[in-house]
Amino acid sequence: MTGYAVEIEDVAVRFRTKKRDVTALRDVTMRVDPGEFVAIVGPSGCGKSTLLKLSSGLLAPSSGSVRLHGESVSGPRKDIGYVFQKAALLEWRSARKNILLQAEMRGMPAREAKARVDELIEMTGLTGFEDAYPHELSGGMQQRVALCRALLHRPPVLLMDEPFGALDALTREQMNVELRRIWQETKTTVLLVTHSIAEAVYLADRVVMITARPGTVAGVIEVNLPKERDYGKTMSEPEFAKATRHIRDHLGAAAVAE
Ligand SMILES: Nc1ncnc2c1ncn2[C@@H]1O[C@H](COP(=O)(O)OP(=O)(O)OP(=O)(O)O)[C@@H](O)[C@H]1O
Repeated sequence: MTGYAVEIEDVAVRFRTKKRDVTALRDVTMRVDPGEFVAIVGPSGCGKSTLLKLSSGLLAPSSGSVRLHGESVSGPRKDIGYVFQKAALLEWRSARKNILLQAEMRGMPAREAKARVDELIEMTGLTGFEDAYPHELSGGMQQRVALCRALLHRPPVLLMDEPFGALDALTREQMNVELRRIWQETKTTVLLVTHSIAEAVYLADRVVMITARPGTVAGVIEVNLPKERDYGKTMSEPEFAKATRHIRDHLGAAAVAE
């Protein structure tokens, strides 16, 4: 047993299709402490989503090992939450009922599920929109619903794959602030894949930089910003500028979009 929430050890992932063989990841070792917020940045196609799929057990490594809370990952895990770029809500179900889907799939007792949904709706600022249908919600609100659905079962690990990539810049900033607050409230471990260096540095304790394919860890930086991060103030902190410059220098300016 180890004390890590997520442990990826010397992992390689190769995809073999009829047309080509692709080495998506090689020699990847990464350890995440319980309750830590880790962002993963790197150029398109470097294997960021593949890293999340490995952590969730949706994909097995070609070599190496993946452990969650010290336990070897050998198939899809139920003790994780997953948020994608698209909220993927069911159009015919209200916000509340979309969140409850997670409870239905897990056979959670109705009373417990209802209490948890109420708590999450309040936590994510969706109060007043519980009964709205997806087409009545803004993109940011839809992602809040997706976040509630992912957090319903109190997963110790939350995997987020470009969750705010489709939002406009202002909504994205607002969601960054909300996510940091929610993370502090829930104390869950977060692995966030993002193309935005600013988002990675604002949100994370550590940022893992992945090189172009075959993806491997190019470096890891600790973000030495205070736990309480006012968005505007953080952006003008010398440490913020230093961290973003470091990542940009490491990955090459063209590699990651701001
Ligand atoms: N199921 C699959 N079959 C074949 N190749 C795959 C498969 N999944 C991913 N790949 C390949 O593995 C590489 C890494 O893909 P992945 O989606 O992890 O990259 P990414 O860094 O998340 O990309 P992006 O930032 O563009 O979303 C890519 O070259 C991709 O084409």
